[in-house]
Order: sequence, then C-alpha cells, then structure tokens
Amino acid sequence: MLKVIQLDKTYGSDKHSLQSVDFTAQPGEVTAIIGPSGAGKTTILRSINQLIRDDSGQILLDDQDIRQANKAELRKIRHHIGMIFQNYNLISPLTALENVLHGRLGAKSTIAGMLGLYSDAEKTEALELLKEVGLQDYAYQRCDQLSGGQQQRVGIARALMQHPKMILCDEPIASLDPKSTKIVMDILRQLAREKQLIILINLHQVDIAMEYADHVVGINSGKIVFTGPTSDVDDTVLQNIYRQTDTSESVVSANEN
Ligand SMILES: Nc1ncnc2c1ncn2[C@@H]1O[C@H](COP(=O)(O)OP(=O)(O)OP(=O)(O)O)[C@@H](O)[C@H]1O
Repeated sequence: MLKVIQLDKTYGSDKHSLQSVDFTAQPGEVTAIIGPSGAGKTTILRSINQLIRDDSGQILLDDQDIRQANKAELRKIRHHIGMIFQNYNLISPLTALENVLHGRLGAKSTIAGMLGLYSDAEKTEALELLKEVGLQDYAYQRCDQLSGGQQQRVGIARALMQHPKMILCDEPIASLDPKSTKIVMDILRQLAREKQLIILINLHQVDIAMEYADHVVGINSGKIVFTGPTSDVDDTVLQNIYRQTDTSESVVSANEN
C-alpha cells in the first residue's frame, strides 16, 4: 500500500504547492488524482519517487518511508516504481523491444546497461510484455513509427519490465484520441487487477477518472479536498475540487483506512 502522510512542498520561499497532503492508494486499484491546473498533481507524483525533494511528511510504500531512504535504497525503491508520461519518454530511433528492455536498466550494472547487454530471458520477457499490451507485431518497429497510443503501450510494457509494485502515470492519455485512451486505460485497470499493482494516475479528464478509477483523490490549491471511493464522487464533490477560489477548507473523506 502507498500511504502519503502530511506531505508538504514549498517551491522557493513562499510558493506553498502541497499542504499536509494525506491519502492512500491500494494494490489492485486504480487511484486517480484530479484537480484544476496548478493544483499540485504533478508535484505529488514527482515527490513520491523523490524526483523533487519535498519539505516534510512521510511517503510509505509497503511501510518503507521513501523520504528516509539513502541513495542506494532509493535506487532500489525507484526500480520498483514504473513511470508513465504524457509524452511517452521513449527513445525514438530504438525499436519497441529495445525500449521495453530499457526497463531493466535500473537492475543492471552500468556497463551491462551501457552495452545494451540483455539476457535471452529478458528478451523473452520483453516480447511477452509487448504481447500483453497488444503490440507483439510491432516489437522490431522503431518507436517513432508508432502511433501515440502504441507508444504509450510501449511505455507501459517498459514500466512492467521493472517488475513494479506501483506505476505512477502523469497525464497518460492527455495526447491520445478517445480510441487509444480506452485501450490504454483498459490496460492500466487490468494490470492493477491482475498483477495487484498500485496504479496512481494524474488525470484532467473527470469522465475518465469516474469510469476507470476505484478511488479518487481530489486536490485544489495544494490541499486534498476529497479522498474516497469513486462511487462517492458527486457534483458537490466535483464543485469543491474544481472551485475557483480557495475559500473552503472542507475535506470530504469516505472509507479511508
Ligand atoms: N519547479 C517549480 N518551481 C516553482 N513552482 C513550481 C514548480 N513546479 C510547479 N510549481 C508550482 O506548483 C504548483 C503545482 O504545480 P503542479 O505542476 O504540481 O500542478 P498540476 O496540478 O500538476 O498542474 P497541471 O494539471 O497544469 O499539470 C503550481 O502553482 C506550479 O506553478
């Protein structure tokens, strides 16, 4: 389980971007973080794997506080956290298979990684993962010749190659058409269920969050204003999450552990 407790982040001296952020995300579930532009969604994801250093709080992944990890421990923890990005972050001239194999880089020695030395077992696994995301026929195609939706699926296979406990997805469908959006979201939900992964997704599209998420975290101006099952999200909750001004201090919480 992921537990974020009292997380605070200030950019510069006065830009308070996260204020006492508390939420949990469970294995086997899709958890969507929703909120207006600038609310702090990306800052939360980047804090979780310590791409940015937050100021205070706890980030517990299976009871290990990521914030307290030393460099070697952090490298190990990060290896089990997959990342999915809006712009896919693939290496364009390389094939889909080569990009998926890059998911193993964190587990290899620098030399083996630099020389692109992968075992037959790793290649077989990468091909299997491409099959899982429906891209078995594209393994040897350069990534810049794939559609956006196909590239995002390569990104998912690359994350799976890390044998993740958790996948953090930052606006994974923002550049995709509705058909590709459905394919990608169906895959993410299925992965959560079948592999018991924690899937945490920043989303701008409320309708997609409502359709695919089991759990919703609503944030406005750096503060959590709702956390609970998707079935508890109604118009009042959405108005609170997307309100223009930061006048309300109300926090709606349902069935939190
Ligand atoms: N590197 C930075 N330096 C200073 N302020 C930053 C930095 N990164 C983000 N911020 C500020 O922190 C706040 C939260 O930003 P963040 O990108 O986390 O929001 P978001 O909810 O992901 O927004 P969007 O939906 O538009 O991507 C914003 O006010 C933003 O301007």
